Amino acid sequence: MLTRRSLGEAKRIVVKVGSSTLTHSTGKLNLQGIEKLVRELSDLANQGKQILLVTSGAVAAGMDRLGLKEKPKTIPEKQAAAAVGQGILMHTYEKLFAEYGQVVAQVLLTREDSVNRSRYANSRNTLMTLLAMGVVPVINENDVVAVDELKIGDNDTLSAMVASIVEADLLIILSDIEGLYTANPQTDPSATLIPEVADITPAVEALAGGPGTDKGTGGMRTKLQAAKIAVNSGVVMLIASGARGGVVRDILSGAEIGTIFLPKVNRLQVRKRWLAFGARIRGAVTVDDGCEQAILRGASLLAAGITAVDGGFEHGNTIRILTAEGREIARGIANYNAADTRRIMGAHTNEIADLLGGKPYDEVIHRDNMVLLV
Ligand SMILES: Nc1ncnc2c1ncn2[C@@H]1O[C@H](COP(=O)(O)OP(=O)(O)O)[C@@H](O)[C@H]1O
Ligand SMILES: N[C@@H](CCC(=O)OP(=O)(O)O)C(=O)O
Repeated sequence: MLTRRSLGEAKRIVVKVGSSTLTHSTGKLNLQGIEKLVRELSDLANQGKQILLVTSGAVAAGMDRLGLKEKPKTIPEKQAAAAVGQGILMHTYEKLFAEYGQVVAQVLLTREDSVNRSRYANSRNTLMTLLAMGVVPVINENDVVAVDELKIGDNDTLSAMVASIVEADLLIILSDIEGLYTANPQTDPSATLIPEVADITPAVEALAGGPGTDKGTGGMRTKLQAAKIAVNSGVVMLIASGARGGVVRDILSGAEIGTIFLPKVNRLQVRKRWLAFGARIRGAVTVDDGCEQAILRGASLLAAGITAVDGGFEHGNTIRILTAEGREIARGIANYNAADTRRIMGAHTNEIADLLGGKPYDEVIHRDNMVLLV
């Protein structure tokens, strides 16, 4: 697992930049700041890193273009501002990234894209394909269509969801502040920076206040929500100041800046989550009652308990495990293809070699590659 000193090894990095960093106090875009960030990210992409940028600022840019002095109060006004501003944002990024030889793609997401299984898989596939093509996805919430119940609501959370969807190594949240402080420094000048958070306890959460300006959306509260998603997805998260030149490069060189949140789970657990919600299902096996009980207790799936095989899956595909009544209790990665599973179903493990002329695996699905759905 990555530590502060080994952050340079991070290959897939999500960088989130907030409205407060992207705009001046006048409400206009901070073009120099944006250009510096784009240059830095482009350089990382040139080094072979996969970069995803989650950017706020649509509402702020739209407000400026529409001459609105105050943040819109109604949802349709906010959406109208975002619709105007998103185009401005994208135009700016597209132009700047192109100058540094990078191709960008606009990706607008809503809550549905992370909770609905097929949309989740779809967003993942699109993002992964873009990354494989060397494209920098420039991501924002789809503010224009997202009504309240479909809304993620803040880009801190969105960035953590994206980091989780693409299984990023690192999420960097750039804000107008150096990191998490012992209290909101805007109101408490004695507050000090917390360099590392190993556990997001209620006491840590109590330190976080709301946004410092009316431009920001969630302040530190949503950043801690994001940190929870990240650390539970095996992603290291760092909050740092976007105003600091070369901040991403410095973070990757292990410099002691910002607040780092260390992940709690390893890749294996993350993969299990993936199995549950991300993977494409290629087939199913039905198991007998004894096998069902064993699986529910956390055992691997053995050939002996299988009573039927459905589909034409290959070794390495994700398949469902069904009870005799057809209820799905788990899914996992098959060690044998469908034809071989049919040959060995009902057989004891020590009979597999005779039936197949070899026994590469004891289990049809190892418990490490299985996730229970009940
Ligand atoms: N404990 C805390 N430590 C640091 N900042 C805090 C804390 N509590 C509240 N804040 C506020 O959170 C702000 C950053 O969040 P926000 O305004 O939403 O910016 P962004 O646009 O980057 O998301 C800081 O400027 C600060 O005023
Ligand atoms: N999606 C919105 C930003 C939402 C948001 O979380 O803003 P911020 O707190 O500045 O990161 C926009 O583009 O205006």
